[in-house]
Amino acid sequence: MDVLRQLKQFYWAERKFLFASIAALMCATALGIVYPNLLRYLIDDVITPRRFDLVPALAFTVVGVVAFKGCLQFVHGFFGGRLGNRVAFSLRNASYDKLQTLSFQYYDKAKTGDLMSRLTADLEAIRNFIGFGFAQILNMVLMVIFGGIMMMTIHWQLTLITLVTIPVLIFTALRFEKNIHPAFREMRQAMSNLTTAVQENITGVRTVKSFARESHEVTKFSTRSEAYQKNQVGASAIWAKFFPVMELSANISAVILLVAGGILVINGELKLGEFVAFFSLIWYIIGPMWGLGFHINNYTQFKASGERVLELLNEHIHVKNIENAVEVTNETIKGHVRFENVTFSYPDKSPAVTNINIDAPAGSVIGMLGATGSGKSTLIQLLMRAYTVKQGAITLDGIDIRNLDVASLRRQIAPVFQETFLFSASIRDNIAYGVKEVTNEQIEHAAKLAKAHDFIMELPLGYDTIVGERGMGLSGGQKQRIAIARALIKNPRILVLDDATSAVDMETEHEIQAGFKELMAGRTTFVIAHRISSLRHADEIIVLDKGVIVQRGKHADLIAENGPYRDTYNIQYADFLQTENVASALTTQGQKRSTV
Ligand SMILES: Nc1ncnc2c1ncn2[C@@H]1O[C@H](COP(=O)(O)OP(=O)(O)OP(=O)(O)O)[C@@H](O)[C@H]1O
Repeated sequence: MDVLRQLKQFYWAERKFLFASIAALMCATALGIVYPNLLRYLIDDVITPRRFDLVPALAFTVVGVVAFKGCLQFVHGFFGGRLGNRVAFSLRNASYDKLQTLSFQYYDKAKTGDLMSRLTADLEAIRNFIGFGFAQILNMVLMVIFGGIMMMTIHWQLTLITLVTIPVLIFTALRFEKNIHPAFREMRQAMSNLTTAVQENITGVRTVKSFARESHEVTKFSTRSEAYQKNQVGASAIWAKFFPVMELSANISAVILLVAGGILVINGELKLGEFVAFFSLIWYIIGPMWGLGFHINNYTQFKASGERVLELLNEHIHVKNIENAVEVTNETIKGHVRFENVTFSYPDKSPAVTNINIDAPAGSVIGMLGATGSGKSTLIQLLMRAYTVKQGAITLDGIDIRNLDVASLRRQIAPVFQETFLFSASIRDNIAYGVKEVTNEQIEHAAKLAKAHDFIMELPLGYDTIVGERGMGLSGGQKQRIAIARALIKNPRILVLDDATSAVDMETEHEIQAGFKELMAGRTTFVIAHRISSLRHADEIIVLDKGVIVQRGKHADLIAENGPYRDTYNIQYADFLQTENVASALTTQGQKRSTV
């Protein structure tokens, strides 16, 4: 019931369909009760007194009732279908909206396959129940009430005797629901584990094949598949026990009726027509009871699925706008970024960065160097409000970014990450992703700056070439250049290059950096790189080690002092330095010789 209550906002908006569908079903059910009465009339008032002149009128009445009932059933199906689909539609959209607002912290743990199954199979179960299951349960209750009243009017003592097995039926049905609900919950979870395995396998197919781990993957899949199968078998076993008990109880009712009713007819206390009508009416009660299992099944599936969808909808959003959040735009912001005593830990971990102070005036270039895991990307994530800083503060033009509208802040930052994600769309659309209105000239200009134009033009359809999921068919460097073009076109105040040129060769890196110079002009830029060549022109280089700033300054100052920066420089330029030393030694020797 709690699930129904929590989902109310979705189906209540469609209540006109709900009521129309229920009203039509109620009328159809009420009309159904007319059949046994017509049967009684046929036997007691037409056949027994041999008044066959009444048969045509009776036949027309039957046809009319059947036709009208058919129309009502159509109305029920029509509106029920609309209701279910509309509710599923708005739930699907609400879930998708929620997925967009959930913060990175949620996605750190979320499983794609599990989310997919919530948005598909679970929503389908909800659609089924809201559209039809709910009305069917109501119908069942109505049938029992209408049928019971009708039977009581015919012979109340016979009614009570006949319905003696009803408590057994109800008890069995309730026990069934108690057992089948956990089974369904497990089944949904097992299904989601299965989809997660398939999704991860397809996404990571290159890794799987490169490590020749196909058989391991097959085993992993079959373990999960077996778990799903076990759940299904378990549920079938519960069903298998339930049906015979229900059938037995239902048929005992019929037997009691045949015996008791038969005796009453023989004794002349019940007319034959009444007895026949009674026998039809009893199925009005037993039939729905029989279906109780099916309806409970439907309901429990709905409940299990509803819980999973609601869990997603109620998920806490870690990063959200405060009240009266300040909206920033390209025009209102200059791009002065400051990190003030920032310390941050990921959930349940020791601090990833500690006491960070960085002052990046508008238009400056800040370089970041450090071993993997030293906290460089974390600083950028914090700046983009992927996570909220709890200790210390980050300010943009003097405003704490926690007071800014998150989307407007992110619009001012264009990131190029080490890993490039391309959508399965044309290259043009991929480059234009971050902006709403953009011309072809702007797209090409950005591509030229990112040194992507030439290779794009070599592709069969140029800018209209569709790049598949994860940008299949393009090399790592090409993908990265498209990502750079995508960042450039955003015309951001702040540019983040997180190992942005790691996938291109030195020569292309040099060319792209020439493009960056134009791009960086007037923008605050954070460059994370492992190559000194990418950092040497920065206004300030920050060297991080285990989340702490261990060195800072300009390139010339940093290579002049002992420390990790000079060590990295020496390693990267070892060959160059060696050649330079040999060359200068040779020159000195030559000079010496000539003086001699
Ligand atoms: N989403 C996350 N959840 C939990 N811990 C994380 C997460 N991202 C990073 N960390 C941890 O935070 C620390 C800093 O990681 P970060 O990614 O900032 O390092 P980095 O310097 O950018 O490394 P790299 O050069 O390899 O990209 C590491 O110990 C890492 O394990």
